[in-house]
Amino acid sequence: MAPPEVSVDVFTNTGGKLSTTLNHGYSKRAYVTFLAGTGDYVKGVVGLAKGLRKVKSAYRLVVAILPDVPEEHSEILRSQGCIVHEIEPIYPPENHVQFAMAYFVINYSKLRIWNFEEYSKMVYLDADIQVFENIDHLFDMADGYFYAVMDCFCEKTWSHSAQYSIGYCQQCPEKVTWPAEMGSPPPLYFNAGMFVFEPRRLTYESVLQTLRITPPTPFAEQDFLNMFFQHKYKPIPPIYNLVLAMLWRHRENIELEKVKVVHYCAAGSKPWRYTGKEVNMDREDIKMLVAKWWDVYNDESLDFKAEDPSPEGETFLMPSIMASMPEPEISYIPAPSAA
Ligand SMILES: O=c1ccn([C@@H]2O[C@H](COP(=O)(O)OP(=O)(O)O[C@H]3O[C@H](CO)[C@H](O)[C@H](O)[C@H]3O)[C@@H](O)[C@H]2O)c(=O)[nH]1
Ligand SMILES: O[C@H]1[C@H](O)[C@@H](O)[C@H](O)[C@@H](O)[C@H]1O
Ligand SMILES: [Mn+2]
Repeated sequence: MAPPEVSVDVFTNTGGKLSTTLNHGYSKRAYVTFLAGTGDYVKGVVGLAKGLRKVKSAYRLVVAILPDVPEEHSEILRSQGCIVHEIEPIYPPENHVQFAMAYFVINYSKLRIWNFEEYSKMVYLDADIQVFENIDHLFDMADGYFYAVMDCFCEKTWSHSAQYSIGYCQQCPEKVTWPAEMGSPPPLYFNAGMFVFEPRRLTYESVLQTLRITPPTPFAEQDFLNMFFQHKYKPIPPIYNLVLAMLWRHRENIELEKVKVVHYCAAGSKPWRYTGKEVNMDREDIKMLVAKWWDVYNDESLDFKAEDPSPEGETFLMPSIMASMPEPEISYIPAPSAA
């Protein structure tokens, strides 16, 4: 399961990819997000693209879109300087699991990003994430690991779990200790809204093959990635993915003024749908973070302009050379629609 090391000879049959690597003298990097459906998550992606521009990130934002994203939305994203890359959906094996949120089933499709092997390293960010400070240095971390921020188990979305039922959270493991009769405590578990990874064909194939024999579980691809990368996982500090519930569950673990990346994942916190009515949503810190998201989203000076100095590698990222490796022949039993 180790992400295999791929040397430059992998590229030798594809002129475009080889020149990409050689021309830059170092391997290619990009941010990547995921967009599905006709709904309003496109606003999240626009906000994210503008946020990355505001912090002067040197790297582009690739958007992996499912075929159900309307062309107008893709157009908006391109006009915001994103590289739009259509992917095919991935369906998990059939199973009657109840997902923590019904729509989580679509997130298995996110696993296609391991096939974006024209990039040697990528930082994945959910569309409901905003970047308030430059995090380009994350690309410089040692290869061969999967980096992400540890999750919290205290919210109702976790009510299906043993952790939740005994009140155990890895954020404060000494508060309610893991009972000895339940065996060893569960391995560290990351939130999959933000992670640093290396796209590789062999990893991608292994991911798909493993998924074929892995029944779906409540947190969908997040649970799957936690299992698949269990031994490669390296936790990074919560400033790289502030899961909002941390503010009322583990305030002592958070230095809010140092937070660089905010993940609007708590129920009712998506800024573009925010009403302030849901539980915890009337907190001052939440109001402030939602307002900060809107400041970026509404800032016209952050709209992409063709004359903007292009982040690294732009000329090598034309769709014609974005062609990824052909999909391995694996057929899945489509899951029942969870929507
Ligand atoms: O209609 C939708 C729903 C989701 N998404 C995409 O899927 C991502 C994940 O959905 P949410 O952000 O709403 O989910 P959460 O952050 O609450 O969920 C968490 O658990 C999920 C389990 O599937 C994923 O792992 C996700 O990355 C992780 O942060 C979105 O950001 C967005 O990029 C869409 O494009 N359209
Ligand atoms: O990824 C999920 C999701 O983001 C939920 O909103 C949050 O409550 C969870 O802790 C998490 O695991
Ligand atoms: Mn999210």
